Amino acid sequence: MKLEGVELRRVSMPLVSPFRTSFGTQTARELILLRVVTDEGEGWGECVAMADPLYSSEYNDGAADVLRRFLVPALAASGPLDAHAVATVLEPFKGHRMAKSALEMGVLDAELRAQGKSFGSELGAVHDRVPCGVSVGIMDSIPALLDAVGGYLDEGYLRIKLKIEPGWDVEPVRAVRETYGDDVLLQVDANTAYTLADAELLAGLDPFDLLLIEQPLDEEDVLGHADLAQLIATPVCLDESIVSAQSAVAAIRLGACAIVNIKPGRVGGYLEAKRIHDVCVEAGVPVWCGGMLETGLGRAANVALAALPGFTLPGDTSGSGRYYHRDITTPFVLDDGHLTVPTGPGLGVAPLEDALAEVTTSTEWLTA
Ligand SMILES: O=C(O)CCC(=O)N[C@@H](C(=O)O)c1ccccc1
Repeated sequence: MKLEGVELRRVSMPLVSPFRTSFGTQTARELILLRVVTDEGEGWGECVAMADPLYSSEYNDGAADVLRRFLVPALAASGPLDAHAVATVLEPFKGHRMAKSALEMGVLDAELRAQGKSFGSELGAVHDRVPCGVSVGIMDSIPALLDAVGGYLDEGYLRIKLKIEPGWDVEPVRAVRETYGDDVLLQVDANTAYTLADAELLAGLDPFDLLLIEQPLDEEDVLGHADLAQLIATPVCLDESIVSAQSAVAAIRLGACAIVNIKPGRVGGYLEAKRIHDVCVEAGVPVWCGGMLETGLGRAANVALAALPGFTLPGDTSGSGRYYHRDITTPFVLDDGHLTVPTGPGLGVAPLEDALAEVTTSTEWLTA
């Protein structure tokens, strides 16, 4: 397979409601899509970086620049395309895992479409549908939170994740537990908003039988998470800290996490995500699929990944309608709390031209 070029497309999709986390509030999702064009067909990649470097160090303009000046030229110069070799080709360029992930995803999609093979079968999916959780942002009031959670439970979501930050943690959790009962699968995500000095406060979450507390401390504070895990009963889950299979093995060995949130964009791609799944299964560590407000393209790939055997906890694989009035693909719609794993070649979905045109803010052709 020969690379002919890559279309770099910037899109901006309004969110159905503001999404507030400990690092800011989003009202639209701006992201980069890549259309990888080869002599045997094309594939789609999605870069999960945000407009600003607030979740991690990557951001859209930086990702566009590194793709334009370094990653696509290196791939073009590397000879025949092989999705399983993309990470090695791009290794000399440090970091930029979300940009690399998007490019590898596009090559993998093109390759699998040409082979008539689905993402799920390539990655090792063992389920044909996956249980879905939903991420609930920080709200203006407890009543507003309870309304939102009630709505998601009515939609059939099987797990609720509450964003927390100092000043919005124990009380919201208590209110959800008291209102919706002990059987609701409930977890919290701090996005690095706390420090080890908050251990006693975070232990205040222990009575609420949470599935996990996600990334309470700084991305680089792996030892702090190991210390915290000795001071609280709620299992610690890492997100931002896990950037590769190697870092997953280290964090697990240090006792820094009992559970891992796997986000393909954060770790450099779906192939590395599978490698992280495999080392976690080896270590007996449950994993679940995180989300970055992906369009239906990334959502299709995430649902396929979430169908691997080690993904034993519901992921942030919500329906398209959680974030978007109109997705750029046929929307993912919850069915009995589950999403069906696409079975078509490659991603199994493709952008709807009119929907894509509606949200496109620019396109740029990077010739090979
Ligand atoms: O369902 C989704 O796609 C979003 C799930 C979610 O909460 N993502 C969080 C996170 O920190 O995991 C996030 C949101 C926005 C940007 C980055 C990360």
